[in-house]
Amino acid sequence: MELRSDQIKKDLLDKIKKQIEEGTLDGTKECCVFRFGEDSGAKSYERGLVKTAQSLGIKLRTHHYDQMTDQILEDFARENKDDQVGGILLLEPIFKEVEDQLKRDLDPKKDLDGVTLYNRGALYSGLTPYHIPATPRAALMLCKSYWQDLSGKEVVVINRTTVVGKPLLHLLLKENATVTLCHSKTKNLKDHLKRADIVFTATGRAHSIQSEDVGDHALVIDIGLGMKDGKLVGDVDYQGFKDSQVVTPVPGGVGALTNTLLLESCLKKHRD
Ligand SMILES: Nc1nc2c(c(=O)[nH]1)N[C@@H](CN(C=O)c1ccc(C(=O)N[C@@H](CCC(=O)O)C(=O)O)cc1)CN2
Repeated sequence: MELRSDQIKKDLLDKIKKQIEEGTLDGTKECCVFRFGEDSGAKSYERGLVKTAQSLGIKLRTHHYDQMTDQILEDFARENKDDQVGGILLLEPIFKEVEDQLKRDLDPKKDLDGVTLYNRGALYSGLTPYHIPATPRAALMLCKSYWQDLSGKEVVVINRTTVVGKPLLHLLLKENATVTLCHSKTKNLKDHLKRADIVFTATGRAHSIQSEDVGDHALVIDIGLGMKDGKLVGDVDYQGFKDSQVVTPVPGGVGALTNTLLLESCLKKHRD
């Protein structure tokens, strides 16, 4: 069975519009996106943000750099202190020469993807961050639209990055799930997958997970983005999946919710 995010996204968009009207979200704030190089996942994220921002009437400022330049730090410093900017997204991958400085200098209140030490530290310590990374939040929201109660569920996450795997681990622990975090050096990945109730996968290896790799009643949340035959596809090869197995599509799954949640975060009002 395919678990799409269309209806959840529509409901979320309606909720955001209503909150802008009521003034609980600040619809005048602008969202600023920095993209470095030509990563296909980052480009897809930016395309999704452009479309969703348009439908919400939110202004998006996009900065793109095809190579390292001092202009990056200049643009960043300006946007970081501009009161009109509600938040900044630094799309991964970020040029190594500036990554540390950008993440260190970013105002935690504008840190839409929760990459600053303040926001990460708060999430990992069970405190309240200003922002939590949008991709794991979207993945969890889609998962909970199918399985509300995750308490005691066996969950496997394949990804250990700071924007997906690590924050997802903490969000799942808060839901009382039993979590196994897998990665490229994990031995016997298929044994872990077989016994999981829920799998979150974000390896970027196109169509690398097949029906027979997971249990007959597994829920598979596909966060992966890879290229196959010139097209962007997920980690899961949907062909051959059984009716009893639930899989989220790419596109039309986690990504569509990710960009909407990120824009919602940008309009948040923060107390000083
Ligand atoms: N700072 C970050 N950078 C990047 C992240 C991230 O989570 N934080 N992730 C990847 C890309 N990514 C998620 O893993 C992602 C890709 C696409 C979308 C999206 O909005 N998809 C839409 C639009 C599709 C299209 O038109 O191509 C959809 O699926 O409907 C969101 C997140 C890279 N960098």
